[in-house]
Amino acid sequence: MITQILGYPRIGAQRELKKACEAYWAGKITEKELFEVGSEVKRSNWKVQQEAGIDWIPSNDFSFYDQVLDMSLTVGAIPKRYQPLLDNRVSKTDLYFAMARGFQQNGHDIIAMEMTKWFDTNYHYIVPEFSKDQEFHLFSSKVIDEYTEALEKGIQTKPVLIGPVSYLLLGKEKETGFHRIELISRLLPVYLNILSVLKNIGATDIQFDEPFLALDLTEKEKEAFHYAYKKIAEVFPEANIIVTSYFGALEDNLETAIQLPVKTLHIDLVRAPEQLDSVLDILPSGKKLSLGIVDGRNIWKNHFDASLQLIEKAINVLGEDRIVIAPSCSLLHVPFDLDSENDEDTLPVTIKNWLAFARQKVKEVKTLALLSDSATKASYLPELEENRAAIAHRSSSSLIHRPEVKQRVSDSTPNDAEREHPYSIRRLKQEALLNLPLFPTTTIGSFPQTPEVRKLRFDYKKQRISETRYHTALESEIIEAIRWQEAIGLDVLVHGEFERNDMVEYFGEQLHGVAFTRFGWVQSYGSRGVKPPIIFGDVSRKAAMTVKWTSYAQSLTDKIVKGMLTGPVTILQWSFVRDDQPRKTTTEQIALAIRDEVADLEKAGIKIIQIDEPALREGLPLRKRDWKVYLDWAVNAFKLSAAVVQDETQIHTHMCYSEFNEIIESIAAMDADVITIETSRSQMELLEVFSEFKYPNEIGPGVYDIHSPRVPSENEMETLLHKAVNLLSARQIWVNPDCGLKTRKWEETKIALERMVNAAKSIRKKHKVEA
Ligand SMILES: Nc1nc2c(c(=O)[nH]1)N[C@@H](CNc1ccc(C(=O)N[C@@H](CCC(=O)N[C@@H](CCC(=O)N[C@@H](CCC(=O)O)C(=O)O)C(=O)O)C(=O)O)cc1)CN2
Ligand code: MET
Ligand SMILES: [Zn+2]
Repeated sequence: MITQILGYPRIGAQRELKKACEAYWAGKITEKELFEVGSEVKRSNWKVQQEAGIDWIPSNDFSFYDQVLDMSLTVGAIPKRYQPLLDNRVSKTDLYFAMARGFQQNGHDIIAMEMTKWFDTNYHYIVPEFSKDQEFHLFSSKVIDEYTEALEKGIQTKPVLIGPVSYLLLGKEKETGFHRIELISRLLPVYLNILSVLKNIGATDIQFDEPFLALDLTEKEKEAFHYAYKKIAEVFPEANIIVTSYFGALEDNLETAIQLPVKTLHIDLVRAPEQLDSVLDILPSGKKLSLGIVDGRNIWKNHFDASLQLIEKAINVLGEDRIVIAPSCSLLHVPFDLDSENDEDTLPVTIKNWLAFARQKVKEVKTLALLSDSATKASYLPELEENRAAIAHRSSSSLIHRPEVKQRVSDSTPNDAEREHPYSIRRLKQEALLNLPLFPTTTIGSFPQTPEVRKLRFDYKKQRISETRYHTALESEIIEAIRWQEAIGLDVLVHGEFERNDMVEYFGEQLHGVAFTRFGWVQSYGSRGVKPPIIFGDVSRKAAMTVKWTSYAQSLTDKIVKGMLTGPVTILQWSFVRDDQPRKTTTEQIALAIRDEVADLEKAGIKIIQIDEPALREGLPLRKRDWKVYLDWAVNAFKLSAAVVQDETQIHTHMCYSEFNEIIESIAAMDADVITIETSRSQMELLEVFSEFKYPNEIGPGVYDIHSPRVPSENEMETLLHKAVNLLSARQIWVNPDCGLKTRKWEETKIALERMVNAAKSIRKKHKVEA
């Protein structure tokens, strides 16, 4: 039985790639040294897969920043604003990083390409930009080089490319008058060119990722699929072209997918096991089917018996030769290696025994293949027994269940999710209590995470400094932050989140039913990573999580300090979630834990509480018809976490990285008194929908983009505020950045926020009359 891996994590077991990239950007290492680190990561990944006995091992799944950006360079889709860099002959590497991160050097000021979420994951890709007269040509030979690199190490690999249709659909039109899918006939020659080179140098298996096959497609897009793969088959008819779909079912695209003239089709049987029957019914003879059966999006051990049943069903119809065993998608979304976790205090052995990371998943794929093969099955029965024991142990473990939590969820009533009075009444009470000016200024929560602050946390975790010393040091950070916010005249202050490693992990560490890791890093974007908590059981709060720091900050000032929490949907979405109960139930449990924290903050005298939900939009199901069900429970979970407060307490929420147009009704239904949102990159375009919808509550449209070190002028921010005033009423508007400032430096932050406060002051003057 054949086995394959669709993609392997590339950050390195000890995040070597992050360290190397950041050192290269800081000018501390050369390009050659950077490439050496890359080569070592690739070599070690290939070796893991080769040693496990995987047949189709991927190449070109490695990337220094992002695989979609790699494709843009491959096909020469380089936006015109980078032309000066080409003219100045900067290296391809520097051009590549400039496209990802912007380029402010040697008199250039070129902004980065946009970044957005990769489907419903917490991975962000660089959005390709297309113009109407877009031309493509083979610009970077990375895919060819990586294939050769592996071959030189004695490993025959399967080059991976983002398929031509998905590549276009991932991008964005930068002018009107065309749809990007119309570019297919111009794009395709580059793909064909690559194929003929790969053919000449001996590649036989080539993977094209087409995740859009699991999304709603128009007729035109379906036609593009037929057109592209017909041409591809013509150029290289002998090749084993593998088209992959993942993150959902093919459904109405099933016909399109199975008719493509390619040798192998990959389907996701983790998200959509029910599609196996319909695929088996109509798969044309001679085609192989790759069964995505090991979860590439979660970290639970595979349930071998359940998988073997599906595999057997497929064998009965197709025979062993036409079946490929695989993970559901690339392993990019799971951490490297569970074997690195050997600290009982972080991840207890009991729970570790329920898990599989990338390296373990590779082995699972191979073991499943061996167990489904009549020739080898008998020798692998001990592995099957071991798996059965682990699965049984998890499902019967007392660690998972907390009856009082289940009881509380089932006892909660719709009324618990409603504030005492509607916004129109709350608003008056809040105005009287808070006494804020028109256009109040605030920030989104975090202040720069300096190397010193990170080291402080690190030293404390390693028990190199005492708790007292750690707390005193954090207190002095808070004092400084409060004094500085007062000095520049911000209206609503924050404590700065210095105690938090991450907005989700920090809460995960303090909840029952959640485990965490030491090295479980997953790439979020570029060199940035997260260590998603592992929600394994019923969730509840152990003790107050944020009250100490928030109250301390409040005790230092007469201004209002805003409490800062992460919302239930975001905690769910950015964690590895248990698969033994509906996500809705898990979210309700988290919501009740956050509700307790909200209640405690209010009790401690905190008058404004922000509950961040940046992942609400990302949690949307990929198919539109499933949206409503999700939005109903997601919005309800947020409300359940918030609605415990009295009318006078102002609830804020914050969202970023999202298009809100299609979910404006749900945003309104969250009924937060104030929402702060990312808008500056779209020049307030986003507010139009709030305006059309006549959104009644208050809004803080971000007036500057925190993702770039660039500091906007006071004028720019004031102009954006004028746009906002034209769309909304002045009394609704707050003034704030797009998102938290943790990735910025203090020097940028200070100037930017001073200018922001000044912009608010000048717009206040102009609106005095109206007020
Ligand atoms: N979970 C999550 N998802 C999110 C976001 C987010 O904030 N959180 N924001 C959006 C964008 N995504 C982002 C993801 C990560 C980071 C980020 O800054 N990540 C940091 C790590 C943050 C962290 O957990 N830091 C820890 C651990 C730091 C660390 O590396 N420690 C070293 C030692 C450091 C030392 O010696 O000083 C080690 O453990 O080896 C801490 O500060 O405490 C990074 O990759 O550099 C930013 C945005 C969307 N998704
Ligand atoms: N309160 C958080 C912060 O300021 C919100 C971030 S949203 C990704 O960092
Ligand atoms: Zn944000």
